Amino acid sequence: MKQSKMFIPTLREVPNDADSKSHQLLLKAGMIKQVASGVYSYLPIAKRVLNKIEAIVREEMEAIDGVEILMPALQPSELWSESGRWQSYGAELMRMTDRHGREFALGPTHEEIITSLVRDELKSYKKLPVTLFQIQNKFRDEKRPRFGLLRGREFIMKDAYSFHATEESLDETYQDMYDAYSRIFSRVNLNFRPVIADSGAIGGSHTHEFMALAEIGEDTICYTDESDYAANIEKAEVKYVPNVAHTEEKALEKVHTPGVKTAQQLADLLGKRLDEIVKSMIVKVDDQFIMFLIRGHHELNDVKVKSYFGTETVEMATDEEIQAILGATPGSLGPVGVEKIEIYADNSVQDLNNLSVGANETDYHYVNANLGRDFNVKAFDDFRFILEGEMAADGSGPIKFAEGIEVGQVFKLGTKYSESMNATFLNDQGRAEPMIMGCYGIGVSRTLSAVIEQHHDDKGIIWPTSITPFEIHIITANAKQDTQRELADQLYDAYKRDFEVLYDDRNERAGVKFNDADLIGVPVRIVVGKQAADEIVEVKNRRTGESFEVPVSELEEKIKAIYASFE
Ligand SMILES: O=C(C[C@@H]1CCCCN1)Cn1cnc2cc(Cl)c(F)cc2c1=O
Ligand SMILES: [Mg+2]
Ligand SMILES: [Mg+2]
Repeated sequence: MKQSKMFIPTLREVPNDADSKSHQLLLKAGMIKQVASGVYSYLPIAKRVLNKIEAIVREEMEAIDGVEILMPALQPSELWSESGRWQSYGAELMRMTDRHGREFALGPTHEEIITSLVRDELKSYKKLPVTLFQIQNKFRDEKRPRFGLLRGREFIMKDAYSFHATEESLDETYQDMYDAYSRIFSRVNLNFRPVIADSGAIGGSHTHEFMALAEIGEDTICYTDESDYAANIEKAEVKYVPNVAHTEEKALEKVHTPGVKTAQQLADLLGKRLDEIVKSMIVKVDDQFIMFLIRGHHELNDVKVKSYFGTETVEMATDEEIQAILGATPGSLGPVGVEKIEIYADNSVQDLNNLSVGANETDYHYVNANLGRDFNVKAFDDFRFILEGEMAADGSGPIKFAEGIEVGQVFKLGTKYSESMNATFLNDQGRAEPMIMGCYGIGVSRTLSAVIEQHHDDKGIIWPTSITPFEIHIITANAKQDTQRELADQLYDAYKRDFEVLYDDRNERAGVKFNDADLIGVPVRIVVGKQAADEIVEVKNRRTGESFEVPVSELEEKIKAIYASFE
C-alpha cells in the first residue's frame, strides 16, 4: 500500500486527554479518532490489526467446533424482560425507542438473543452440544470511559455461547474454550494469566478471567511463584489460620475520643497497633442493613459480600442511613449494644479479644469490648481482601500482586437464562429439561490496546509479527531523488506480491518519515537512501533497533532472517 494513498493521521504531540500509553500511541500513530467519549473510529492501521486478531480468534473458535453467526445490536426489550434484566440493569444499559415507541437495548452482551434463537431450534438432546459465536460491537454506557479502547462505550467483542444436555458436556467445552483462549492470547503475543474470577451479575458458578499483565490494568491479580494459582483479588480466598492472641478479659471502658474518625487515629490515640482496632462498616445488602466487623489493617471485599449473600445489590450505607440506625457517624461505629441489625465478622476478628471499637456515639469509643459478653456475631467468614505476602489459598506460597487488563472471560452459566427464557430440550427419556449454558467473551478492541501496552518503546509501537498491520515498511529518504524513488518503486513492485508492504512514497522530509515509521511500528523497515546508486539499502529491525546495510541482491534473505529471529 502506498502511504500517499493511505490515511494515517499521525500526531507529533501527545494529546493531553490520552490517559494511558496505548491510548497515546493509538492517537499518535493515527490508528483511532475519538467521535465521542468512549466512542472511536478505527483508522486503516488499526483496522488491519483488528482483522488479524479477529482471524486468529475465528481460527481458534472453529478449531473447537465454534460456529460463527452475527446477531443484531438492536435487542427488543421484551427479551430482556423475560430474563428479568430489563429491570435489573441501570444506566449502563443503553436503551432506545423506535418510531413505533417500542423499546430496545443496544446490546452489551447477547445471552437473551442467543437463548431466544436456540430455544426455537434445538429441541432434542441429540442436537446438543452447540457452540455459537460472533464478533460484533457491544454497547455499555460506562460512567467513566477511559484509557482509549481499554474502557470504551462501544467496543468489539467476540462472544460465544454453548448449549449442553449435561454438566459434563459443559465442562468439556469450558476446558476447550479455556485452552483456545490460551492459544489466542499466546498467538497475539500477550503476556497473560488466567485467573479464578467472580461471576458477578451474570450468575453461574465457575469462571476464569484472562488478564494481560500491564501496569495500567484496573484489575489486581493475586498469584504465587510456587504454583499456577492465580485469582482476581475480588475472588482470592483467604484461608483462615487461627492466630489467637487473647489476653485476660478486661472490663468494658468508654473512652472520649474527640475528632477520631479513622482506625489509624483511634490506634494512635490509644497507643495500639492498627491491626488491634476493629472497624465496623454498615452495608446495605438487598434492602437490609448489616454490620461487618473488619480488622483495622484489612479492607472489606464487596465482591465476597455479594457472593456470600448471593446478590449484586450491595452498597455501603450512607451517613444519613447510619445516623438513623445507630445514631452516630461512620467514625464511631461499633457492635456493642447493637440489636437492630445483624453483625457479621471477618474470620481474623476472632484472633483478638478486648477489642477497641466505636461506641455508636460521636467522639466516643469502647476499649475491651468482648465477643459474647458485649456483642454477638451472626457468622464469621472470609469477607476481606487478601494482603500481598499472605499465604495463597492453595497453600503453595506467598501471594504476589500484579495489575492486569481483563481481555477475556469464560463462564459456566448453568440454566439461569434457559430457565427464565424457557429454552428446554427433550432428554433421552423424552422429558423437557432446561439447556445448560456456557458463555465466553474476548475483548477484541481491548486486546489490541493490551498488545500496545505490552509492545512499545519511547518511539512508538512494536508490533508482534502475528498481528502487524504490514510486514515491510519501505521508505525513501528523499522521494525527489530519482535514483532513490526508482529503486524503492522497484522493491515495492517486487515485494508487494509476497509481503504486506507499506511504501512511504510521500514527499516528506526523511525525519518525518522515520518518526512516523517508528510510531506505526512495522517489524522490518527498508530505507532507500544515498547508497541507492550502488544498489545498497538500509534494513532496520524495529524490535531490536539494529540496522544493516544490505545489497539489494541479499535483501530478501535478510528480511526473512529478521523474521525468523522473531519466532
Ligand atoms: O457480559 C457478561 C457476561 C458474558 C461475557 C462474555 C460474553 C457473554 N456475556 C457480563 N455482563 C457485563 N456487563 C454488562 C453490562 C450491561 Cl449494561 C448489561 F446489560 C449486561 C452485562 C453483562 O451481562
Ligand atoms: Mg472485572
Ligand atoms: Mg469480568
